[in-house]
Amino acid sequence: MIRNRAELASARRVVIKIGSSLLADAEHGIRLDVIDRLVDELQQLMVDGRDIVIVTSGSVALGRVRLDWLGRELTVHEKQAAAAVGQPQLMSAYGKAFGRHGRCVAQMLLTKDDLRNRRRYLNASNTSETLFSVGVVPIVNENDTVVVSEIKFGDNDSLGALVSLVVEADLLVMLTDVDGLYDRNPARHADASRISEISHLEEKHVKMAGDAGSSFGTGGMASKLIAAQIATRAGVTAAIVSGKNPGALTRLLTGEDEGTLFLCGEDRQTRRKHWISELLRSAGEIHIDRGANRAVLEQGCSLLPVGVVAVHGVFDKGDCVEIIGPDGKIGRGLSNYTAEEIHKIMGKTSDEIEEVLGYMDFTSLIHRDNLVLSDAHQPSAEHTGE
Ligand SMILES: Nc1ncnc2c1ncn2[C@@H]1O[C@H](COP(=O)(O)OP(=O)(O)O)[C@@H](O)[C@H]1O
Ligand SMILES: N[C@@H](CCC(=O)OP(=O)(O)O)C(=O)O
Repeated sequence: MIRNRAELASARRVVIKIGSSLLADAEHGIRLDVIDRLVDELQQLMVDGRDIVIVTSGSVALGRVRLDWLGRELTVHEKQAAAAVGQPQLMSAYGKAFGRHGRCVAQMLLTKDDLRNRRRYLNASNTSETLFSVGVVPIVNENDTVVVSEIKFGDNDSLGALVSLVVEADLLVMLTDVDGLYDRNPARHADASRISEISHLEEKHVKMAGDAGSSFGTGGMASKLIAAQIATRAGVTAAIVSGKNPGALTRLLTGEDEGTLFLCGEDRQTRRKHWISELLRSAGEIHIDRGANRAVLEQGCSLLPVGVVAVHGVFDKGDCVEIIGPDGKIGRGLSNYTAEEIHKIMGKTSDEIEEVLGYMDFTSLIHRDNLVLSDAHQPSAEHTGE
């Protein structure tokens, strides 16, 4: 885990997210000059022994320019069509740029649904490992042509954060058109000043973050802060750095005061818990009594059927459910039993489960390894057992 700027030099696996603001402009379309320059820098980082994954934006922006769909809001289908036009332009540009160094690139198009599915998540992870082992650069984007809002990552900053989990990166760098988070939007306030380091993301930082600066950016600083939070909670250090300043990325990795650095908290979640908290859709609710609430929150225990007072929804074994205590939601986790089974075994002790069901697959309803507490209830390190 990277704890300060000096330790950035030890980052072995880095996810580089490149924003549309850098890759497209209304006049020239794709910025081949920017791609060539960034690729030269990335090539050197790889020669120095690092694995690099690119998460690229720009497909919609480039498609808009190519189709002359500028200056107006696009419909969902127009955005999907624009992405289909822009994506091959991106891959061709990266392919040529890395080709100058004799290096091959690979395209990985993902949707949120892909990463929600544990098997597909692991497939994406194994594919990237295989690509690293042969020196190929995985280039990831959202599969925009097929996604609708409920299966969308939303923006590529969040996709970058999740990819850094999939590939078990040490560092996520978000390259954009500004050299970090400022205390106010620098596009509007000339006297805004850069925040160099954030060890705990707080509400005051969220208030600093405004919208996208260019007509092609989507999430602005707000989505970068959300991504930084996803990454750092899972033990991945994050940074926002300018992709416009030549050499800024390399300087970041040699410990210089570039951009904004987001340091990881001590209470890092396991990657599996991160998958549960960030990606899974909840299929129901399990309501628990005060005793179970205390056992889960204060002693880090698994949730047992004996503490359950109600169950809502229809779900299967292995589905993700919300855990609701007497004072509200305390977390979520993977259920070992179906909703139908829980109706029968709630309030029962472990000894009684087999009597009621005729079998007992698990003593716990949600094992502590599959249980993630909500932010407000994050446990102290000694309770996580990690
Ligand atoms: N507090 C802030 N500090 C820095 N930039 C900010 C801030 N608030 C808003 N922004 C805007 O965020 C923009 C970067 O986000 P965005 O346009 O979405 O970039 P990208 O396409 O690289 O993801 C900057 O150009 C800047 O105008
Ligand atoms: N998948 C989209 C990403 C859009 C997006 O998030 O853009 P940005 O805010 O520039 O990172 C595309 O390629 O256009």
